[in-house]
Amino acid sequence: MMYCKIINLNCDTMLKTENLTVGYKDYVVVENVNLHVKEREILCIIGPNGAGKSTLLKTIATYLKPKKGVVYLNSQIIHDLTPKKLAKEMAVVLTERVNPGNMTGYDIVAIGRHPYTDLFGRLTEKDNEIIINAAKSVNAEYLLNKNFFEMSDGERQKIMIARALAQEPDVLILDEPTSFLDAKHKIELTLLLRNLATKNNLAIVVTLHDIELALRIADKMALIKNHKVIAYGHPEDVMKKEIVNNLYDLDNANYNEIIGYFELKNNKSNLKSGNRIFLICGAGTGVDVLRFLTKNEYNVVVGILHKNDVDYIVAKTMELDAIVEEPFNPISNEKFEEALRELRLSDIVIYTDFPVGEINIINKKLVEYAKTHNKKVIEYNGKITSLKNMLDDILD
Ligand SMILES: Nc1ncnc2c1ncn2[C@@H]1O[C@H](COP(=O)(O)OP(=O)(O)OP(=O)(O)O)[C@@H](O)[C@H]1O
Repeated sequence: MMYCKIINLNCDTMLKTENLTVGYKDYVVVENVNLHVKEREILCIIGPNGAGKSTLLKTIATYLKPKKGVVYLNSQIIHDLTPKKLAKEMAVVLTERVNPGNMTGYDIVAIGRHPYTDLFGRLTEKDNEIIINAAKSVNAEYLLNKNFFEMSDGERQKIMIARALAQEPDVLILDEPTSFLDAKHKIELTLLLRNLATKNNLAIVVTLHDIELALRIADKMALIKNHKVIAYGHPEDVMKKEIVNNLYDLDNANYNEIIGYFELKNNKSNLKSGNRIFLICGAGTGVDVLRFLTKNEYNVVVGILHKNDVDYIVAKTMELDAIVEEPFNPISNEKFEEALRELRLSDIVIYTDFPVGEINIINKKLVEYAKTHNKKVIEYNGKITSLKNMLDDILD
């Protein structure tokens, strides 16, 4: 406690960087980094390839010396700690594929006990218990007797994390732990990290490329670009459209903070055909169609949607033309007239099986108008394959 006061740290803070500059020889990769992580918190570091995420993690993990600044671990200057003391407080899982030879899952997890064993590396009954518990906590007990080289990438990753947990650290550092994993195992592993932070009181620093998953588990995000942390804080505060678009220099897509992911932009300069398609939808029934039409560069206008409708949120992110009404307001005559004008200019009308209520019933009139005014009308039946076939028939 006294020590915390002397160096002016919040004692909850397990890991802190202060004006940290990282890099190689004369090359500054990221400068002036000020981050802090408390117990039960996950800090996700994201950024484009080559931004310096791994360099930053490797410096925090003491594999590299800082060019400037300090990293504190439990209030101690991390680069001054002995390897043994460091290994008891912080564990690191890097991306590199490891080749440990003829070792079982148990042998690998047992390496995590080295900072605690005697000169001969003998494992006690307590060490054995900790090894098994570490494997259990990542659902990898079944891998303890299996050879490491016979495991899948996901299983190896679990064993490497179990090895880190066997160190009984306060802080866990992981560099791209999901990089070799399929969708299911990515989700499983990120949820596991969330559980480890919450239930094992760990402070976790992790780099992830998958921002959708990062958003779901992070307490804090640090966004790195152009040698700097360009945004840092609660994910909900920092993951805004302009910031994320800028982070990845997006040209053909937009980030949407409500969806927590990207949508392709409707590329008007590269249309598949000049035929204009009017899409009538609502309550999320149009999302698949919007994605299909945008991906295939059709000329689309959508309506009449309420501003709080997920169909509108997606259409807006795609920068599509849309006829829009205020949330919960019945669609006005003015908007109906606007939609009719657009509909007259369209060659094809697609409508989905959207739910109808007082505020959007007028959209049914649009469908009727299209049917009785010589438009090619497609009722979307929930199958993109049939929609595609019908469009191909019309446009051929
Ligand atoms: N050992 C090294 N010596 C010199 N420069 C390096 C070294 N390792 C990485 N770099 C450079 O440092 C910069 C940051 O690399 P780093 O691997 O930290 O980025 P990253 O954000 O983790 O990238 P990625 O998302 O592609 O893994 C890059 O320009 C890279 O070429």
